[in-house]
Amino acid sequence: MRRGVPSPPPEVLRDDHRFAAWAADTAGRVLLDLRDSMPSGRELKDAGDLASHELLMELFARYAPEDAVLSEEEHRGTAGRHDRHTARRVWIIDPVDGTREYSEPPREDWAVHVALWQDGELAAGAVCQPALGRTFRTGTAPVLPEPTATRPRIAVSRSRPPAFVEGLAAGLDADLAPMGSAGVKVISVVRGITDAYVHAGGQYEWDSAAPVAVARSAGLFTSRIDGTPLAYNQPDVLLPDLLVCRPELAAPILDHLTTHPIDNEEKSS
Ligand SMILES: Nc1ncnc2c1ncn2[C@@H]1O[C@H](COP(=O)(O)O)[C@@H](OP(=O)(O)O)[C@H]1O
Ligand SMILES: [Mg+2]
Repeated sequence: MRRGVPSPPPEVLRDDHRFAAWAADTAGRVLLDLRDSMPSGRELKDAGDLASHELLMELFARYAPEDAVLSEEEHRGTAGRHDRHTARRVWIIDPVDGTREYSEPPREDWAVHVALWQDGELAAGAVCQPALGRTFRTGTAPVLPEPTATRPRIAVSRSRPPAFVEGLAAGLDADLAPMGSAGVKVISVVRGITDAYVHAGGQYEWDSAAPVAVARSAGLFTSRIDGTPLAYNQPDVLLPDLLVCRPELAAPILDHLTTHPIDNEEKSS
């Protein structure tokens, strides 16, 4: 264990929700320190991904040694200690979500995701937004604010919004709110900054697992864009589209998406 990595208090170790938040916070602090110590750009992006991944892997090896881990970074190379296909408990982590925005200080729209999948379902999750100094987690569910905007606001990717969202916004008389990071977009719905997040065209389980766990605990609607359930720890970790929205918007959004079929070229612009 590297020097300076704190140990969690015993009560955190006994609570998956709190442990998810503690791990995400701990990685978030390392990412903030690194961002203060390096010039922005590609090197920072790579250094951040690696530092956060390695720290999280150390934390899980030490404090959750019986569990498997599925990480964006792990997935690319080295083998995990446990086989996630047979494990009862799998931590699904994204060490930096919104890596592009992380490497562009002082942007705040990047996050650390830590989710726990257990016996077929998301059981806990935390999304830390280090630059905002806030962590959203299951266990003490965030309270969804009352809607304030007269027109619905739909969070979309800042760098690669799916082409069909323009038509969706027109159909719903909604505004688009571009920002980085899948986690930040889901949490923008949780915080009442937006009312929905719609994505298609490509993404992986780690991009949405923790945010979806938090969104569900706050009472938001979550599904694929055809209305089918989101499933995690699947053999193929590609999970290319999702919808997270206030419950009252689920029917109008899904109606629009099913009556305006999206072809593959339209999914990403
Ligand atoms: N078409 C696509 N294919 C694969 N991953 C995608 C994608 N569009 C978005 N993502 C991933 O989803 C996350 C949020 O993207 P965005 O900020 O554009 O909304 C990013 O995760 P990472 O930053 O962890 O790589 C990004 O890589
Ligand atoms: Mg990601």
